[in-house]
Amino acid sequence: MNASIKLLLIVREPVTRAISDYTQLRAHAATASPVSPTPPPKTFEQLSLLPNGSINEAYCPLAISVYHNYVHRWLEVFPREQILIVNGDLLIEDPVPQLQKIEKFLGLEPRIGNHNFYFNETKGFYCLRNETSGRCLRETKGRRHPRVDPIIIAKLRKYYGEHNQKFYELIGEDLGWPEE
Ligand SMILES: Nc1ncnc2c1ncn2[C@@H]1O[C@H](COP(=O)(O)OS(=O)(=O)O)[C@@H](OP(=O)(O)O)[C@H]1O
Repeated sequence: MNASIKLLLIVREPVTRAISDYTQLRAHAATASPVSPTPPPKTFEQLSLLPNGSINEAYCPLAISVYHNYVHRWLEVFPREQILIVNGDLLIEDPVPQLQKIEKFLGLEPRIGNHNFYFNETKGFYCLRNETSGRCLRETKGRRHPRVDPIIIAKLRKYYGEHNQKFYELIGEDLGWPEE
């Protein structure tokens, strides 16, 4: 594969990513539904568990968080050095260091600094700052997540534990995601 190709893989803690995905699908369903009033949406908990209480591995938001399933195939094509793994949770909390890593990986002149961002209290996220104004990402980015039963969160984290280890082995890096 062309050695000049560089890939960025942004990953979040798998359970948070699944809830984010669920929140996005639910928002899309609410606007697309031809039925009015829309029937009450199924909860994340209902969709994540099968009637026998086991994890619904076929539920897309859960399946997509099993990162090693995808990464092992990409690594058959691209050498590890051509892929930068970006910690999406750190990107949200403190974007500048993550963006500086990306600049370096892409071989760009270092230009990004703290002066480019400010924390927007209303949005609850960092937003871009330029000489005259600021610009946040659209309202479809940074939606409020529903409260999820902590028992289900713990169950899912346990489920992802083994998958995360496989992912860490593939990328040669431990992202330290909680396993309970
Ligand atoms: N600065 C800033 N402002 C707003 N949102 C931010 C920011 N940085 C990262 N994020 C996170 O980006 C998440 C949405 O990105 P996605 O890649 O999932 O979007 S998409 O699926 O391609 O539409 C989105 O996920 P949710 O919080 O679940 O909405 C955000 O947490």
